[in-house]
Amino acid sequence: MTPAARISAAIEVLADIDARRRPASDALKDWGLSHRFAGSKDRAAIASLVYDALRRKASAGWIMGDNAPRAVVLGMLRLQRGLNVDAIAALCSGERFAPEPLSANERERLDKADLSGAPPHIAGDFPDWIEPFLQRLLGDDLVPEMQALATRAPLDLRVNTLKVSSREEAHDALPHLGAVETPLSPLGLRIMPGEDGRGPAVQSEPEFLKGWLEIQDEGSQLVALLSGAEPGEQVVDLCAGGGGKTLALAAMMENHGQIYATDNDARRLAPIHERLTRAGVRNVQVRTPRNKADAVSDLDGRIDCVLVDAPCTGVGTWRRNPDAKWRLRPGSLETRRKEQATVLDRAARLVKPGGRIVYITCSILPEENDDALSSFVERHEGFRPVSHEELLGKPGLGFLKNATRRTAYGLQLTPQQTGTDGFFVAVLRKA
Ligand SMILES: C[S@@+](CC[C@H](N)C(=O)[O-])C[C@H]1O[C@@H](n2cnc3c(N)ncnc32)[C@H](O)[C@@H]1O
Repeated sequence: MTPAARISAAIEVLADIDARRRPASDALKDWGLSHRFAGSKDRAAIASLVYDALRRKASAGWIMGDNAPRAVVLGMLRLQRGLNVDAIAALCSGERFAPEPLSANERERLDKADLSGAPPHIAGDFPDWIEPFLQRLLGDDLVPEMQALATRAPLDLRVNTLKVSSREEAHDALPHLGAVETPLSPLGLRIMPGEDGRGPAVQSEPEFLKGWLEIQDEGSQLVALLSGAEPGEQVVDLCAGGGGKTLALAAMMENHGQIYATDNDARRLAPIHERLTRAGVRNVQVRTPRNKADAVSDLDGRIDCVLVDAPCTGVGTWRRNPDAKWRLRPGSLETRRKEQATVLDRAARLVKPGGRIVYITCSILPEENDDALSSFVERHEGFRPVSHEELLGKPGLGFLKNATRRTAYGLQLTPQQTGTDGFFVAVLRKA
């Protein structure tokens, strides 16, 4: 397919997403099935155009004075891809499979690409109802932070120290990937996406198949490190899902001690088995829930560290999942808050005296972070937040003190400040 034909296809997919209010991944899959002539490179390029358009949906619509899919794609080519009006006009030739030629109004608007006077939710590309929540955390940084959350995320890898002795060794074994060391996580390697938004097929690399590497955002690596998990501890990963944090903690514990990994959704937990094997993890017991029975009831009062990687709105991952921001509704925030209270209350019973809960979200909304914890400590008097100094006092993590935002209960990572997904972490110790 020509670049112009791919743009026409992206416009078609966005129209389908709008008309049928469906997830972008479903619309892209259907498009691929009904256009079998399109090869894998075409489909990846179209997906990248669609996701870039979703990243900049509000600002692209604003500069074009129109929120229709064509206008959003044209505006995105200008704002996100940096094409000038002549380059966009050359793509919109009106020839076979290419979009219709630009109108005089479109040319003029693309030429100006004027975002001055745009309100924060337009300049920062997020739903307007969420502004007061974001404002509470971000204040004057609201627009730059949200603009950073509207960019493409890099592909981050965590080097698995159970399989490879150092980050350098993994880096040197894969020179063709063009990876660089992540600036904050001592275990991270970073690959920037190509022009078309695609990255290399890391999962096919022999080193990946041997378990040397895991795909994990640098922010996720850092919050795992901030848990302070140590060899010999008894740990419960209460919301283990596919096991991203479980694997990171197992490596920190050097396979010594015990991690019990569970989740209330057995389907989400299923991939963990294969991942544990590949990563050479030997200290994890997977507790799959059966018939709604509590899978860790025998562990109450015995645990040093309960990891609560809580269900959340995922606002912090909008760089990777821009579709989600336009689908988020106030009701889902309320639902997530109730789930957070439920998992925190369950965690409290597991912790032994002197033990701790490590609370993590991939959200930047205080309602899911500090607010969830202040209600929790009201309900559970014996728990107190660990100070920022203690949290950052872990060997090798002191440099984070200038990179992260301090909140009343913990630390907030954000794309502009830490160059990571938005993550929150706090540790609550039981007296
Ligand atoms: C953020 S995801 C976990 C991601 C995972 N820890 C990782 O690093 O790959 C949150 C998980 O919480 C689980 N969850 C939601 N409510 C729960 C509950 N009451 N008890 C246990 N798990 C729950 C969800 O099924 C989901 O897998």
